[in-house]
Amino acid sequence: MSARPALSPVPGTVPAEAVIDVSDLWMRYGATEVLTGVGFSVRRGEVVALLGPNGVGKSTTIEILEGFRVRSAGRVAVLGEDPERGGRRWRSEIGVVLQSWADHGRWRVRELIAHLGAYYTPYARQPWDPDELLELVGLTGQARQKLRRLTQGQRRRLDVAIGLAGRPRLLFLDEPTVGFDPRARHDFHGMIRRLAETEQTTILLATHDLAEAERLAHRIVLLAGGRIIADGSAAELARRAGAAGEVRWTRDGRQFRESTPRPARLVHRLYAEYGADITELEVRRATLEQTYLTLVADWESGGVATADAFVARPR
Ligand SMILES: Nc1ncnc2c1ncn2[C@@H]1O[C@H](COP(=O)(O)OP(=O)(O)OP(=O)(O)O)[C@@H](O)[C@H]1O
Repeated sequence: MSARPALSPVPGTVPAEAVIDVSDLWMRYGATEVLTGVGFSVRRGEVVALLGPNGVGKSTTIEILEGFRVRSAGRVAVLGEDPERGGRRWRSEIGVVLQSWADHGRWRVRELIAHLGAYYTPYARQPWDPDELLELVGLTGQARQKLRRLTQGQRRRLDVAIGLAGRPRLLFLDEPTVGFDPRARHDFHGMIRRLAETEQTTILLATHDLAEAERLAHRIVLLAGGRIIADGSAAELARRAGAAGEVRWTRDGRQFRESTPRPARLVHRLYAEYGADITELEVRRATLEQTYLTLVADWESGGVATADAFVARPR
């Protein structure tokens, strides 16, 4: 079977001003090839979710973009620079949320934010006022609290505040809401949206939480078998993957439901057949979870190995 091309970005959504631009990225750990020709880009103000099965190389990709890891081959530009050569000014424009500061329990919230913010003062375009930053992440009420007294959700918001301390143009989030309760997750998502909308912060988010990706991301980039196999909005990928939506209806007091990749066609048929006998009708688009499972299964059945024949070997 021949390799299929990756589902590419929706026309018109391709970055005009690419904050991240990656092409033909390769990464090997010893004899293990993890990334074998990854390419994608991210535009200013976009929130992009990087998805893929465990161990596929999401963190590796993000760490290469952050300049924490040296790639084996390929071209990478982040804010116009190669991360391997990015200097202190370049670093000051990037926010990283990886580890938790939870172990530094004796610091007080505002004190820590003000302290870390000072590191960026020589570089930051317009440093955050600590109180303004705490308000943005919803920690105003905890400003004078010691870190060890924060809840898990509050600690993670503090991690984000720390990532934002230098008012970065680009923020990397690696699995930001693991272990959050629904309320903390909801609040966190609101904060990320505000950042993208009001600050035009570009955000690259690696997550396994598909509902989170669907809620937050303008675009989904799906990594499998060392390559990007899909890149587009959740709705666009669902349509192109032919992932099933669901139609529910009630007729003669009985409830029905049917999964179909073409809900409009089913609705048309139902009305043609039963007309006014249909009393309730609901159409649900395929969830990102269904789309993801369809794409990954489809890719696996297509044979990942064949894709390599279409990718230039690394230098
Ligand atoms: N320093 C390292 N040395 C050797 N192998 C590594 C190293 N770091 C990561 N790997 C391997 O590279 C592969 C990709 O790991 P990575 O952490 O990037 O994946 P991931 O998609 O983020 O995984 P997860 O979803 O489980 O967090 C894995 O097989 C991992 O074991």
